[in-house]
Amino acid sequence: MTPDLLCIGAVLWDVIGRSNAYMERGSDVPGRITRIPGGVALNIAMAARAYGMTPTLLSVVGRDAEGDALVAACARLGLLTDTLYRSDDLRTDVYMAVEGANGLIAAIADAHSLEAAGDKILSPLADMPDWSGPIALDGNLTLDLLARIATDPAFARTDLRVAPASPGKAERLIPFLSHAAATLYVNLEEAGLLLHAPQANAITAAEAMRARGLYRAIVTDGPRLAACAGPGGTVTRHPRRVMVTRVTGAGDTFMAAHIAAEASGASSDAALERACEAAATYVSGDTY
Ligand SMILES: Nc1ncnc2c1ncn2[C@@H]1O[C@H](COP(=O)(O)OP(=O)(O)O)[C@@H](O)[C@H]1O
Ligand SMILES: O=c1[nH]cc([C@@H]2O[C@H](COP(=O)(O)O)[C@@H](O)[C@H]2O)c(=O)[nH]1
Repeated sequence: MTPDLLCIGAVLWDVIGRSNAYMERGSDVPGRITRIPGGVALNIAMAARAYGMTPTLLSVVGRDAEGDALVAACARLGLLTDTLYRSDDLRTDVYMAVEGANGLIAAIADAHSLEAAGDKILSPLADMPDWSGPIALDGNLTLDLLARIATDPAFARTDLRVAPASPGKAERLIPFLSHAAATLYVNLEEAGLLLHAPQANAITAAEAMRARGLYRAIVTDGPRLAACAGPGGTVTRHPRRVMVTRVTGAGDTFMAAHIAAEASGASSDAALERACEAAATYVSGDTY
């Protein structure tokens, strides 16, 4: 199968412990522990697949049992995996989170293999020199590699879409702030971190990023107004009011739906609407 979207970044297992109890530091409570495919690049790929795209994954996965199981899970989900770098000596990355009745208590992302693999994960690009389609890039890569991508003319010829991996890694995307061809997807908190100034709302944040020279900035703000500032001006959308059952992954779902909408020819306005609608469905608990 031929891919229509390249997803570059973290492809790992999410190990999530969930309890219905109120939790605080030191809590030891009964609950459920699950293991599901995760990592921002894989989350975007899974959602994009659900919206009709054929994503291929560029990342590192170990040749350990966890890695074999992860690649098999990705293939079952309809994702292309032959562009993954399978490493003999790097173990498969993992993210671990604990969620109580009072929300996310804490999480640790161990993406050290991705960082150690460096630009080896990009080697499949050598076989696609004419790629000009969408690329979803996540901010789990090292600052050094992200900075190189941001100044690489080959990436500037693609439809590059970039998202931070977490607020803690948002500043790794500073090299993209003045990128003349990239679209950046951030939430309001991440916009503030990138701009080194708290932002009042999605419109001012998106326009401030565009004023730095960025081609297009898309800023979300949970249930509040989302904005897209691009060469044709700024469009905004109020997310539909929904009963929220989960928020983890809302931003990744939003981005995947937005890319899929534009790939099918939607206008800027219509793509923003489709992305908000998809994310609302997702946070209300329905799968994609
Ligand atoms: N409580 C909510 N009600 C409706 N839509 C929501 C809600 N939270 C998130 N969304 C949808 O998901 C999008 C991304 O959410 P946001 O929280 O800004 O991103 P992230 O998950 O990256 O922190 C929002 O623009 C909105 O469309
Ligand atoms: O430093 C990172 N944190 C978190 C993620 C991924 O992001 C998702 C959870 O993030 P959030 O709660 O922001 O949706 C998980 O799938 C996790 O694997 C990641 O790739 N890198």
